[in-house]
Amino acid sequence: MPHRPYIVGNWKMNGTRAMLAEARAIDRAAGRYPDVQVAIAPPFTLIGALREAVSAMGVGGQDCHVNAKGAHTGDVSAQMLVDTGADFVIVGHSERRKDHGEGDDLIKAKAEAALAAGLGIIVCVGETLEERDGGKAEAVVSAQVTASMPDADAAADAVASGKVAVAYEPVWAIGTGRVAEVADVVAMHAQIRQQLLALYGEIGAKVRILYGGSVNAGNARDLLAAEGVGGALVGGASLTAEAFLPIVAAADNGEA
Ligand SMILES: O=C(CO)COP(=O)(O)O
Repeated sequence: MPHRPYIVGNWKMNGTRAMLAEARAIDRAAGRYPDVQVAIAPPFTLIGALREAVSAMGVGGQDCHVNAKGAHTGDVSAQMLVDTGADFVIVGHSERRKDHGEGDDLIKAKAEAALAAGLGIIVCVGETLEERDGGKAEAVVSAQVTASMPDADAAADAVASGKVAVAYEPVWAIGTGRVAEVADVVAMHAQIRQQLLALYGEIGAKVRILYGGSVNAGNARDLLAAEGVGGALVGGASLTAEAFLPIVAAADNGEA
């Protein structure tokens, strides 16, 4: 793959200032892997502090509102993420789709709002176990990509400059220790790539497609070396430098 591999830690609702030491350790090591793009998406409360603490890696949000400001108690806008030092935002994570009832239309609006604010985006898609067992995984993910990726008009510049990523995260592989078969990941990434090319034209080749779901030091090498896998979105194994850095190292060797 021609892309620089992208390894992103999603800290979810984990982390207090005590975890800044882990972030610093990850950042120091990230500086030793210039061929790998490393980033962490901490909770909102830590974005500013992380930005101050690190230099080699990216810092992102885990969600944003579609509006720039206004009467939306508890929400955070893309402009606010930029203001506090974020470079990118994750939208459409399955935990937000489930816990907050977020649908594709809303996720697409968030993705477009984030791009308009100048952020990079990682748009998450993935099927449930029931959908996979029912033979519907490809159709479900295809529908999610079609409906939740930003329109070509809104996204062309960001796509061309490599600021748009998709994360394929099978819901049943998240936090379960159960990893998708490499062959299934390869097939789904190929399908997503075709859709991105149809949506954005040839610059669709610049969108990195990450795999997420129980990625760890033991399985990262195989996953990242797989055809079409442009990186990983890592949950549990991104919370310590000890667990996360072997994944970064695997990307360095994995030609992701
Ligand atoms: O949801 C994920 C990343 O966004 C994956 O989480 P785990 O790596 O903990 O399975």
